[in-house]
Amino acid sequence: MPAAGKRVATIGFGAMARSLRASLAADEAMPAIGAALVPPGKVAAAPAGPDDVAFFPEVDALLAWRPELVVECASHQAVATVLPTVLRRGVDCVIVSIGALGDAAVRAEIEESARAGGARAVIASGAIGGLDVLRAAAAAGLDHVVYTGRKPPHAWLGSPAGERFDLAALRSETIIFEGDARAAAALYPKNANVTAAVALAGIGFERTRVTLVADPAIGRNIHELEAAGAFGSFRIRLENAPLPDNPKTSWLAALSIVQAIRSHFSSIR
Ligand SMILES: NC(=O)C1=CN([C@@H]2O[C@H](COP(=O)(O)OP(=O)(O)OC[C@H]3O[C@@H](n4cnc5c(N)ncnc54)[C@H](OP(=O)(O)O)[C@@H]3O)[C@@H](O)[C@H]2O)C=CC1
Ligand SMILES: O=C([O-])CC(=O)C(=O)O
Repeated sequence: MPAAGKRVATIGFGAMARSLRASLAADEAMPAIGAALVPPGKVAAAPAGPDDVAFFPEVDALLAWRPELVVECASHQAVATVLPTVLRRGVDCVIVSIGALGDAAVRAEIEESARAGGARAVIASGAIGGLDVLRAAAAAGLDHVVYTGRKPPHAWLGSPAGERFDLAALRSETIIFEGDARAAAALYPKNANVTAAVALAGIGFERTRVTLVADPAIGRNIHELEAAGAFGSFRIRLENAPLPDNPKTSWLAALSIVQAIRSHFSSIR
């Protein structure tokens, strides 16, 4: 039981953190989520939350709890403003709001903070797969990497697509974005973190082509990834069940954090 008893905290306690907590609680070899950083106004809501999780409104209070690993499952803003402090204090982190790293200044600050604190920031694979292939294949040169993300219209509510389209009225699949991964990750911070994961593993933010689609005919979040290069070519398609509490987020993204935690505390990776 390598990980049981370890002190793990989250930043954010939304749909993904709650799903993560449930998965960890179901496996006695894994640590529990013992603490969470939540927006200051939400600490008052803590009594309604699970009583085995300590809620803190400030990062210093969270760090005083002495986490061995901090899992960010909150927002791009949390990656930019909270994670540097955690890393500089020498605490390893798992990042799931990966799109924040599309901002070169944020990425540089995360790298510098990790170096300064002697800590490590690990990027979760999140809702996508095939990143191991991209990483290996990139060494021999990739000609193209193309990602297409499809979600039901209601999963795009609150995004720029909601301003351009009457999402509830869509009757056929509709392209809501075409461009590169840097723009996709910045414009769709709650829907397109996977494009950043793909860009970082493959040929970067500018060369990764992205199409995002609202599709009323589907009930799952479908991710398609295609790449070709000197290694050959590959194609992958995931049909992800969404979390019941947040249709934007795939359950697989939460499960990928379980895997990241297991790997973090394992002697063999
Ligand atoms: N890599 C991947 O494949 C994926 C990544 N994601 C990322 O994961 C994030 C979490 O997803 P999910 O749990 O479903 O989203 P939710 O919106 O359900 O939960 C996020 C929670 O984090 C809180 N939060 C935001 N910023 C901070 C902060 N600075 N400090 C403390 N709490 C904060 C939010 O509070 P409030 O509501 O008040 O803002 C909210 O309660 C998403 O925002 C997205 O960026 C999501 C899906 C896939
Ligand atoms: O969970 C998903 O299917 C993808 C997602 O929201 C993201 O990449 O931000």
